[in-house]
Amino acid sequence: MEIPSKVLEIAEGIKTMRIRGAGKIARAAAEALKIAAENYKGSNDPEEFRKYMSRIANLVISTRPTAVSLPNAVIYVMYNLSRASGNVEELREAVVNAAEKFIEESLNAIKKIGEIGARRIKDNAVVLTHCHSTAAASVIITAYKMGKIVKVYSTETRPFYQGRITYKHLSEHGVPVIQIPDSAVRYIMNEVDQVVVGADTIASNGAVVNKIGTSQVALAAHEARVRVFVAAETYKFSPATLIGELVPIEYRSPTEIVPQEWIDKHRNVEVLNPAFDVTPPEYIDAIITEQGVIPPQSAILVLLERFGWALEKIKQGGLGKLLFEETLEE
Ligand SMILES: O=P(O)(O)OC[C@H]1O[C@H](OP(=O)(O)O)[C@H](O)[C@@H]1O
Repeated sequence: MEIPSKVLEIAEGIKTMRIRGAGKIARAAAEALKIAAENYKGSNDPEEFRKYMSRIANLVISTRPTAVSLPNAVIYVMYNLSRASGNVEELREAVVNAAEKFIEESLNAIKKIGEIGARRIKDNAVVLTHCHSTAAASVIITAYKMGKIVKVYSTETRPFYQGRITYKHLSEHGVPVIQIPDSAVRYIMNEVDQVVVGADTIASNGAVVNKIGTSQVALAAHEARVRVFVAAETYKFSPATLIGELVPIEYRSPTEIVPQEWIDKHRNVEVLNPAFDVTPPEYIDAIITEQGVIPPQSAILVLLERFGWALEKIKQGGLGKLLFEETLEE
């Protein structure tokens, strides 16, 4: 059955990073499932509808590998579908309701993280952030509105320059932002009071996977005894890491670093573009979630609370695989 063009557009948007940011891609994924359900034009056979939705789920999940928020959003919606019974209309409604609930809760979580995180920002703080994270920005903007923040250093975040989005986002809220190259982080750290970054995925041991360069920021902060806060919704915790699975690190096109002509001219030079890195829990002071502030070592508790229901399935070989196996043969 044909996949609605709007769904393909969203999938393409995530792949090409027109839609980016772990939270945003999760909401876009939920939206894609909702649109797919609304535009289902198959028969009245509920099984056909379930298969169709599984196909869409697999397509959406395959767009980017690292941010667990993406499969977590899809699993949330598909789990609700798997528990629903009835005719196609009822199943469609289950998908639409679950997708809408995920999106709403996700947006509320960002707001809540802002309120909780802002309490941890010192008075007259100079804050440094890396990449563009809506969760981290929520903390910074809320703290700024409380009169706590003096200025924010925002890294460029090469090669994709998400720092420019941060610059725009924070400036629009009146926050004084200073853009620095990634390589200036250690030099500037002497002036910084607190680091606030986002997360794409948090593992069960509390390690944080975030935009490439985050671990260097954390290392420089650690050396300068500057506290590092990670702002992350609980759907950024990875249930698969509970059974020892590693978080796949996305490698993007070298052309994000150098132009194709340069590559053609320097055939003997390899250009690597890893998009994420892993910051060990020892370099993180606290993770700010919508449920509260936790030490990274307590990531396991968040996982058990949020995904406890899925533990048995995860142990059997991965939740995603079990939910979407209908389409694995395709
Ligand atoms: O969900 P929010 O907090 O907005 O962003 C979380 C993280 O997602 C982004 O990944 P990318 O730019 O999509 O590769 C960045 O690594 C950012 O820190």
